[in-house]
Amino acid sequence: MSQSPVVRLMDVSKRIGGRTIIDRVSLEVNSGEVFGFLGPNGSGKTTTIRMMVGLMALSGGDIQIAGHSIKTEFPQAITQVGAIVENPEMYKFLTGYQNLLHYARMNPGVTEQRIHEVVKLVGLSERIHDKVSKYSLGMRQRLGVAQAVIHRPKLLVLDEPTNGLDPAGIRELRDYLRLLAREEGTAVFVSSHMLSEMELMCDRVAILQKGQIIDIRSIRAAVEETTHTAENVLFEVDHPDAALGVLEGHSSGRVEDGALIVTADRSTVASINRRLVEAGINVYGIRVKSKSLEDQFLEVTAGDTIG
Ligand SMILES: Nc1ncnc2c1ncn2[C@@H]1O[C@H](COP(=O)(O)OP(=O)(O)OP(=O)(O)O)[C@@H](O)[C@H]1O
Repeated sequence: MSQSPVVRLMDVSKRIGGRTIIDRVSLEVNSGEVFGFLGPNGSGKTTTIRMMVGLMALSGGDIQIAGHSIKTEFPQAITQVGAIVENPEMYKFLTGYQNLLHYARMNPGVTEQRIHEVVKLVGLSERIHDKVSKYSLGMRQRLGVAQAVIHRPKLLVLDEPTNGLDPAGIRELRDYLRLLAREEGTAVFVSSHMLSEMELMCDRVAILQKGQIIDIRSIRAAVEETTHTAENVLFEVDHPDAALGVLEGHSSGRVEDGALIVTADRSTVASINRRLVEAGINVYGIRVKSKSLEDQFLEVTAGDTIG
């Protein structure tokens, strides 16, 4: 089934003070897709996003949202966008529900039923009547996303949504963004400078470097396929060196950036986990590292700051 993309960037450029910050960026995101925008700090992610959500004018090219040009049909284009670019504004002394109710009143056509729907989607039902001041960062973000999608935009844009979240928070974010994409057909556009997070969250990623797209590729299918063959698997543990010792003679591994990386297939992952736990090592997370994409990202961004 062919469908037209929800958002289409066509040769988008931005020049500031004679300097080209964004250089002919083209990409498309489809309905129901979680799309990652990956690049080191300063590569131009925020600038691109600011143009997508109408906070900054384009120097060249065009952006279409649901078929409407952001340059010539701004109102039609922008009503199809929900976004969290800076920290979402919330009344901390009100409950999550009261915040959404207040926001809904400013959006004609948003019913109380819709509020309940978005609260459920972001998994905030149990805490929605608590004051926002009692919320964790992850919960505030859920509320921000609920607010951003309350008017059923076709496109949701989030700038570095994983910043400040712990691994559990990142997993939850991934789960509800995927749910939103699946249930409502929203096209979700997420920026990050962390490849490992993008791998878990997205269907496709674009890699940005110095204002140019270097590569766009599918990842989710690749990651899911590789869980059945030997892959690099990352174990988040409290004592990686001790964990490596525990596995000696059983599996080959290494310690990288404070995590244990083991080459293992799906069934061995379970037994490695058991072995670590039995040895008194705390395991906080296990995930497949997609080697080729990681290598490629490091290669193309070599010399840049990666976060
Ligand atoms: N208003 C501006 N005037 C001049 N230069 C700017 C302006 N906004 C951004 N830049 C420059 O454009 C480049 C891209 O910045 P941008 O914030 O888009 O990158 P980023 O990928 O989002 O990085 P980060 O993750 O650090 O925010 C940087 O070199 C930045 O210094």
